[in-house]
Amino acid sequence: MADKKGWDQSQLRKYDIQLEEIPRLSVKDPRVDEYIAENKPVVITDSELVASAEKWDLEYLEQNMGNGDFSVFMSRNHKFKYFDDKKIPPASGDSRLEFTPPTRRVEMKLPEFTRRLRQWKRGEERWHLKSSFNNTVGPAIVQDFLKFRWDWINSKQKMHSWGPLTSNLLLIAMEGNVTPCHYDEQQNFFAEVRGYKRCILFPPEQFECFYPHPVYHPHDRQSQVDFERPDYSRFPKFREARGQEAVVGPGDVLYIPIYWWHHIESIMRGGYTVSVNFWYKAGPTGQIVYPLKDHQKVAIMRNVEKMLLEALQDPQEVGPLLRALVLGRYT
Ligand SMILES: O=C(O)C(=O)C[C@H](CCCc1ccccc1)C(=O)O
Ligand SMILES: [Zn+2]
Repeated sequence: MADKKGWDQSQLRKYDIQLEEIPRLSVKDPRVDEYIAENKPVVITDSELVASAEKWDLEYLEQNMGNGDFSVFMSRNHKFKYFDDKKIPPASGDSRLEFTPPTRRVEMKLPEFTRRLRQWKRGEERWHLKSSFNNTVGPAIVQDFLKFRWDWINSKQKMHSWGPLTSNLLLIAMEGNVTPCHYDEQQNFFAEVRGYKRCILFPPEQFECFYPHPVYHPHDRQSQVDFERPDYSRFPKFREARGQEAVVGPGDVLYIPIYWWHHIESIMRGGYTVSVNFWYKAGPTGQIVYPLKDHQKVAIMRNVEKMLLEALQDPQEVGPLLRALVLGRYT
C-alpha cells in the first residue's frame, strides 16, 4: 500500500547505483535561488507553476486537446531511448554503421492515444506521448497554458540570466515507462502535473561514468549504459557513478540543470503520468573564467568530435586518430 506520499519503494525499479536525495524546498525558500545559481538540482514545491493543469486527466485532455495529430512513441519494452532521426546513416552495406531505432513514432489523435492507454495489457507494446503545444489545441487548453505562473518562471529566467524559452513539451507516459539516462543542452524546469515520476540525476563531471554515444550517432547525448544490466567490462567507470534522486508528484517542479544526466521513470503501478517541461537556452557565457566548469568541458569535447568528423568525414577514422593522439602521449 502506498504511503501518505502517494507511492512506496516497491514502485521504483531497482538499480545498483549509489543514490542520495535531491533537496525539496518550498518556492518561498531563498535557498531555491542558490541551487539554481549553482546549477544544482532542487525540487521546488508549492510553486503553482502548472496548477491550472491539475485538471488535465485523460477525459479532459480528450475533450480539449483539439483534433490535431500528436507525436506518440511506441516501444516493445518499457524503455523509450531518444534518438535523432536526422542522424540515422543512409543504408550502407556496412552493418557496423547500421542503426535500429528502439522506438517508432506514430502521429495520432488524442482519443486514439488515450484508448491505447486504457486498453493496455501487460506485455503489450507501450506508448509515450511527447509533443509540443501547437496551435491545434482547444481553447480550454490555451487558457490553462496562459494561466501557468509565467510571472514566477519568467522571474527565474531573468534572475539567472537564462536564454530564451525554447519549448514546452507535453509528456504523457504509461506507468512503468522509462526514459533512459541522457543529458540535454538546455536548462529545464520539469513540472509534474499528474502521477509520480522518479528522476535520477548525475552531475556533468561524471561524464566518464556514462559513456555517451558518439556525437554523430542518432543516440547522441544518451548514455550507452543499460541501468538494468550494466556491462561493467565495457563501461567499468559506471561503478563510480553517484546519483541524486527525487520522486516528483503533482505540483512539484524539478530543476534539471543544463548538461546534467537524468534518467526518468513513471513509477510502476502508479497510473499514467502527465508532465510539462520548460526548456531554456543557456545564458550568455560571458567572461571565460578558469578553471573551466565541467559542463564547459563537455561542450569542448562535443566540438572536438564535430570538428574531427568534419575533417575526417569517415566516422570510423575518428577513434583511431584520437587514440593515436592520446595513447602513450597524453596518458
Ligand atoms: O524533460 C526532459 O529533459 C526529459 O528528459 C523528460 C523525459 C523525456 C522527454 C522526452 C525526451 C527524451 C530524450 C531527449 C529529449 C526529450 C521524461 O519525462 O520521460
Ligand atoms: Zn531530458
